[in-house]
Amino acid sequence: MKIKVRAYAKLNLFLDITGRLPSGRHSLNIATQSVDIYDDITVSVMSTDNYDCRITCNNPDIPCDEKNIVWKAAKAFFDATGLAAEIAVDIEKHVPLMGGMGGSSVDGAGTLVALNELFGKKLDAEALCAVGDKIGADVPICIKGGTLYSITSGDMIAAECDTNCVFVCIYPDFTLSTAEAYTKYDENPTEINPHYADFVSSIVCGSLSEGAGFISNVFTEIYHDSRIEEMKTDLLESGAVISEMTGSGSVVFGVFESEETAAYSKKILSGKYPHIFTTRPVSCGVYVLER
Ligand SMILES: C[C@@](CO)(OP(=O)(O)O)[C@H](O)COP(=O)(O)OP(=O)(O)OC[C@H]1O[C@@H](n2ccc(N)nc2=O)[C@H](O)[C@@H]1O
Ligand SMILES: Nc1ncnc2c1ncn2[C@@H]1O[C@H](COP(=O)(O)OP(=O)(O)O)[C@@H](O)[C@H]1O
Repeated sequence: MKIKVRAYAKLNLFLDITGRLPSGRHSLNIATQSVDIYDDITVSVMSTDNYDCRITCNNPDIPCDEKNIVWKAAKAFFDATGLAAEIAVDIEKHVPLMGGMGGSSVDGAGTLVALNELFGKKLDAEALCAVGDKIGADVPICIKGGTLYSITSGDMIAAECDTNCVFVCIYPDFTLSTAEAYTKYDENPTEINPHYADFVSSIVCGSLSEGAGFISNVFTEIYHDSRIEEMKTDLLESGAVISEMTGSGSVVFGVFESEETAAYSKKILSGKYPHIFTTRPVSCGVYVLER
């Protein structure tokens, strides 16, 4: 048995911390958009005796042992279903690492969807997301995909909005840690951003471009990092409607109204930023390419 899935990266369009949950995680006002940067994940079942997971990846910087989120996702899937199998997983990686685009979460999401397909959809969508949540907060977001916003913490709702924009992303030559970002917030908490409801009502009744004016990220405020501010300014000066960092960084994106304005921005900024790319919204998180 073998399956190949494509798992899409995400951008955070709105990110604010509202408190602390009993689990220790922070409660968030969060909205995300899947975009057409992806990893392709091929899962092969070698036997159905004992659990084992062999991982290969085209990026040598990624650990291929128990530290890989694929290993954790597969273990969590088999624990939840009571099944066991020896599997081989190949990751064809394109999503930037430690960029705030779900660089590892996409592979966790892809592995869970792939295994669930291979084993006859043992888990329904909600149960699969619950397994994903155990291995990482962003995994359910990457499973569901599309345009999502939270109503209560951890509960993501799909917004059926018009995704009428193009993003230009700058992946700088430094990365930022998610755990450190939340620790920095704890050391210096910020006020709750009052515009989350405005953002959500703009996208739910309309389009991404209508919500663009409210796009924001609490970590930008927390970091006060001149390198982030410079990228945001460069994107604005090259024609972005708005610019912001995604997640805990370090990727910064600009929202553009057309392919032409995005291409122009990418062209004029590519001398300064070698890792710059355009990306577009997509309406799903993971889909089956081959089986
Ligand atoms: C900040 C966000 C925004 O989408 O994304 P990234 O920048 O990582 O992409 C997420 O909240 C990150 O999600 P994810 O990267 O899956 O987090 P996890 O692996 O579960 O946890 C990484 C670290 O962040 C902390 N964490 C995570 C989520 C949350 N709501 N509160 C937290 O305090 C965890 O306690 C852990 O120390
Ligand atoms: N399958 C995987 N792909 C990428 N990174 C992985 C994977 N499994 C574990 N990691 C580890 O996760 C970290 C990258 O996290 P990532 O999700 O890209 O960051 P962010 O949350 O900022 O998007 C790295 O330390 C990397 O070693």
